[in-house]
Amino acid sequence: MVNLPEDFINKYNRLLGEEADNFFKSFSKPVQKAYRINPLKDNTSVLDVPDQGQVPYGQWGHFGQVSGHTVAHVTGVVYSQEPSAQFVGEVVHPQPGERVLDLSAAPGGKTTHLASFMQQKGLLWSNEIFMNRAKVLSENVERFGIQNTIVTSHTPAELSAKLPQYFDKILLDAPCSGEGMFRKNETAIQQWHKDFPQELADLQRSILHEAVKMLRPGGQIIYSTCTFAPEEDEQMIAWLTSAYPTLTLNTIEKPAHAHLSDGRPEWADKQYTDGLTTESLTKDSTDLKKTARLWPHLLNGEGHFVAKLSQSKDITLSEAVVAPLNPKKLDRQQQQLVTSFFDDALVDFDLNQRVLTLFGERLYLAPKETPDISGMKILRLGLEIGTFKKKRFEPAHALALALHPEHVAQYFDMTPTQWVDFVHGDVIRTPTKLQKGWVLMIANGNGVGWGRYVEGQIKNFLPKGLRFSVK
Ligand SMILES: C[S@@+](CC[C@H](N)C(=O)[O-])C[C@H]1O[C@@H](n2cnc3c(N)ncnc32)[C@H](O)[C@@H]1O
Repeated sequence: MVNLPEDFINKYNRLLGEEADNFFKSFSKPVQKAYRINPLKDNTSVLDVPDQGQVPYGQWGHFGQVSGHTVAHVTGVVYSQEPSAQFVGEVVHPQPGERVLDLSAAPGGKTTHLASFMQQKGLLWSNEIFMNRAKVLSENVERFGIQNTIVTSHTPAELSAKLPQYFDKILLDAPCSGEGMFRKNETAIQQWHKDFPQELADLQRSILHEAVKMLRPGGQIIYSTCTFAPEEDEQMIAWLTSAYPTLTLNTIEKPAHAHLSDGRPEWADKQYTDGLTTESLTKDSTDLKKTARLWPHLLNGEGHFVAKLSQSKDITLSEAVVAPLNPKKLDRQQQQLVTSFFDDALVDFDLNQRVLTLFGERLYLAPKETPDISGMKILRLGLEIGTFKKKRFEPAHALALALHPEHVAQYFDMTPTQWVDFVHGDVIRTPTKLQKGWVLMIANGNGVGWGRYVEGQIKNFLPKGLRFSVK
C-alpha cells in the first residue's frame, strides 16, 4: 500500500468529496503495465511479450509487461509505456509530412508514438533539456527505427529563439508534480509537498510561453501532465487561454468504452481548490470540459491530464525567417565510399525527400524540412547512415534498425540460438554462402544490427554497449 502525504489526502478529500474513497483505494491496486507495437517495423508480430488485451484507445497499445532482453524489445518492435500515457499521443495524432515538436521528450514514450503516426514523413523534433536524458531519448529513437527525428538538448527558450512559428503541432508533456505516478514511483511521493504543484505550475507557464512562440498560425499545441493537481491542469489551461486569446481550446473525443473523464471547470478557480471559498467562480465554464482527465479509479492506468488548443490562422507573422539546412558536402573520397556502400549493400532504399549531410565524421540523411542547425546541440539528425573511418565506411547501428530486409542486398535470418550468440557479441559461423561484405542481421523478421561476412563467418558489429547475455 502506498503511503500518501497527509496534505495530499486532505486536498483530494476536499476536492473529490464522495469520489475520494474510490480514488484513494486505487492506490493499493497494482500498476498496469503496457506497451505499444511499432508499425514502422517490417514484422510487427511479437513472440516473446505477453498480450493481455488491447488498450481501449489507439491501434497499437496492449496490456502486458516487456522485458528488456526480448527480441521484441531489442529489435524495437515494442515500446513499454503505461496505458494512460498512450492516450497523449492519440490526442496529438500527427499526420505524415507535418512539422512536429516534442518539447520535453525524454525518455521517448510520446516521441516514439508520434513517429508511429508520421510514417517517416515530415519532421519530428524531439528535445530534452537534460543531456543525460536526451541520450536515452536518442537511443530509444534509434531502436524504434525512426528516420525523420532530430534529437536536441536545449532549454525551451534556446529552441524558440531558433525556431519561431516553425511547427504545425507542439506537444508539451510537461515536467509536473507527478501525483499520477505515485503508485508507480515511490520517489514521486517523497518529492511531493503542499506547494509543489504551484512551483511546477510556475515552471510550466514559463515553458508554455516559449512553446507558443514556436507554433505556426493555425497550428496546435497539446499540453499534458501526469498529475491530478488543478494548479497544473485546469488552472494552467485557463491561464493559457487568457494570456493568449488567439488560442482556442479544442474538444478531446472520449469514447465511452475508454472511461476517460472531462476536465473539471470548477477546479480552474484557485481560491476554490485551495479551500478558501466553497463556491467556485468557474463552475459554469463548460469550455474546460473539453480537456481530458484519466483517473486510476475509473480506468486501467495511471493519472493523466491532456488539453488540445489551436492557434488562430490570423496571428501576426514573425519577422524572423528560419533558414533551411546548409548540408555539409562530402569530399571526393567520402563520396566514392558512400556510393559503393549504397550500390553494394542497399536495394530500393528511398534516398529522395531527404538531405545527405555530414555531421563531424558521421553521415546522416536529414529530413528535407531540416532548418539551419548551426550552433545547436544535436544528438541525432534524422537517420544516421554511417561513419567514415580512415579509408572505409562503416554503416550505423541506427541504419540496421531502420532498414527492412527488402532494403538490403543481403541479410541473415538468425535462429533463436544464433540471436542469443549475436546479442552476446559472438561471431556467427554459417555454411550459408553469402557475398563478402555487409549483412543485415535479422531476428523475427526485423534488423537487429550489422554483420560482415568473410569466409563462413559473420563478424559481429553490434555496438559493445548494447551486448548482453540471455540467461
Ligand atoms: C513528463 S517528462 C517527459 C516524458 C516524455 N514525454 C515521454 O513520454 O517519455 C517531462 C520532461 O521534462 C523535462 N524538464 C524538466 N525541467 C524542464 C524545463 N525546465 N524545461 C523543459 N523541460 C524540462 C524533464 O527532464 C522530463 O524529461
